[in-house]
Amino acid sequence: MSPRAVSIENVSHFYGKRQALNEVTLSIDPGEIFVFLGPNGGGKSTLFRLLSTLMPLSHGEINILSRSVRTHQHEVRQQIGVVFQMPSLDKKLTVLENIHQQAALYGITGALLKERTALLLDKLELEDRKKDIVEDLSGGLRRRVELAKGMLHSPKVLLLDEPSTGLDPAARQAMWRYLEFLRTDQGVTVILTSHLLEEAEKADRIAILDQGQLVALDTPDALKDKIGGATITIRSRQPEALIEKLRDELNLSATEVSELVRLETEDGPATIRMIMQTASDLVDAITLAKPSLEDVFIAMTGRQFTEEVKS
Ligand SMILES: Nc1ncnc2c1ncn2[C@@H]1O[C@H](COP(=O)(O)OP(=O)(O)OP(=O)(O)O)[C@@H](O)[C@H]1O
Repeated sequence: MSPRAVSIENVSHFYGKRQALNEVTLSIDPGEIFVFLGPNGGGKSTLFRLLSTLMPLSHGEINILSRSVRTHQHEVRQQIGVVFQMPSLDKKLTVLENIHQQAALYGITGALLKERTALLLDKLELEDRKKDIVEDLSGGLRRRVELAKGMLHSPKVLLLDEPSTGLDPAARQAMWRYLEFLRTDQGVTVILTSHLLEEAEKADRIAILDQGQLVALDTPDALKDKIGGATITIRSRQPEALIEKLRDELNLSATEVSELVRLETEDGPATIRMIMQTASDLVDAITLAKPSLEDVFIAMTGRQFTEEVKS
């Protein structure tokens, strides 16, 4: 069996008396795109800092490619690429100069530097911008330069903290294309934190962190399947009359949410047939949707994903 890319065992973290992580245990396989998803304050950044060896581990154990972040910090750093939330680029230098600065830190020179730089500029679609000063670049291009820096030493594990923050949809797509290339073509394990539900949908697996606890861990589809059932949403010009009719004639309990009539059901198609046979005069449009990751979060925590947590 190939070793885990990352194993996290019983990891807790305290800032003074405040507990930011509570006994988190999970492992990540080589070549996975893995997302730590959570609302603000969930503990994602704390775990990211521990994984990237930015902060010392005090409780539990973390191994990256079989090396402990506690005892083999230097070796771990050689194996990981890190893209932080805070920009790390020198804005007054060009794209190429920033990359060369990073190369000097890792002792990458000569033909190897040339070869790696050419591949990164090509894959990150930065070739025609390599002589531009970083401060003249858009947020999306800057993030790509950060990625080039993070991947320059060809790490086997790439860690990214909230990489989509501040990017427009096109820039996000470009970044995801590159992450998928790294996973598929280079076998890199890609681990990112995110508070965006739609981004987590793209992951191979998701760990949901809430108030420092690991509350769910699986593929996006498996997480949604565990909730089961489906949601029917109906647009109606007479929502109140429709809700009454569904209750009185079909014994269905529906509610009005944002001017739409919604109900949860175990068997979507059968329920839709019943509704259309009985109340089609009150239905303008009807849709059936599987549970979303938001529904998963609500089921696991009893709260909306966006709800503030008092700390
Ligand atoms: N340097 C710090 N000192 C004290 N408490 C902290 C510190 N950093 C984080 N915390 C607290 O630890 C908990 C987890 O925070 P963390 O930043 O890890 O969460 P997060 O999921 O990354 O949230 P966000 O998306 O808002 O960054 C929160 O209650 C937070 O207030």
